[in-house]
Amino acid sequence: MWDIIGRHDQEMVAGNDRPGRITRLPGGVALNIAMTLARFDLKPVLLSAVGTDEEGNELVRACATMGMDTTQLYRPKDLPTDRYMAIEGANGLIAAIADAHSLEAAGSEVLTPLQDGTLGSALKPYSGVIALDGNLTESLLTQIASDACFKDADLRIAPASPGKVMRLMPLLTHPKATIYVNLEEAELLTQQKLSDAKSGAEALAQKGATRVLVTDGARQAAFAESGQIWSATPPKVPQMRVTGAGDTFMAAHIAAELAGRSPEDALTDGLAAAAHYVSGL
Ligand SMILES: Nc1ncnc2c1ncn2[C@@H]1O[C@H](COP(=O)(O)OP(=O)(O)O)[C@@H](O)[C@H]1O
Ligand SMILES: O=c1[nH]cc([C@@H]2O[C@H](COP(=O)(O)O)[C@@H](O)[C@H]2O)c(=O)[nH]1
Repeated sequence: MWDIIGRHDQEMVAGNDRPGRITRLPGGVALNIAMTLARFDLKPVLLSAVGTDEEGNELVRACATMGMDTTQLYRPKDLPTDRYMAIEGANGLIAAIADAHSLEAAGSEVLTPLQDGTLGSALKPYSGVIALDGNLTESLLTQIASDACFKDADLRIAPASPGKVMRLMPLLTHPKATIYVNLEEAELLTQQKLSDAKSGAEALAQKGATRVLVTDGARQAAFAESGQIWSATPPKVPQMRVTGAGDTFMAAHIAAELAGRSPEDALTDGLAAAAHYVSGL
């Protein structure tokens, strides 16, 4: 999807009408992750629905230019390319709307390359990393949880937004899943008030999550796996942009783990990359 972001450099509240900059850039959680992975010299294969409209063609060209494999995208003829629109002030995100209706309408079509033998199949399941986001419908995520085509994959899962976090429930206890959430999303998933990321990671592990990472903006983040817990605080930076920080963290953490970094080093690498992103440098 395209992200359309309006930014004003002072504090804002709902109802304000202010001068600022409006930019359009490739977005959506899965694509944000893919863009960061590409910056780490990986070549992600994109699986999604992109319209055949001009906006869709431009998006596909932009992704190919960034070094991503766009050949497996599902291009429905009758659906528009999805969009996300956000307003940011100096005090962070004011409000946003995600219109992912085309992806929702495409349903399981986007997964075909993992089922028809192109990337994998039930007999020869794909065994690499798959980054999934909560823009997929709950029924599709439920299908993935029990689909033989996904049983060997290293599943990395993010909610897309607090409003979509409950869609992850079918995959929460999947033995091959790593869940990436912020503190607010951890509270929604565990249905409890959490004081910090560490208690969030512990609470999610208690609920049966195999591997879980909880971030909390500028505050300490935590990683829980097999009864162990690691925590670290991101470097202090000026907050110049917020949209996409969690996705940058997730991608940098995946890249660090793929490079064989230890749990504490991968956590620190992810936090540093996300803080750098937030600083706008
Ligand atoms: N103000 C900040 N200062 C430094 N790092 C930040 C700041 N905000 C976010 N980050 C970095 O981005 C990561 C994810 O941010 P967070 O706000 O928890 O996620 P999300 O974008 O999903 O809401 C943090 O763990 C941290 O590394
Ligand atoms: O329902 C959704 N909300 C938000 C996003 C994406 O998440 C990013 C913003 O998230 P955050 O504010 O957590 O950084 C944007 O790139 C936007 O496209 C998405 O894919 N789906």
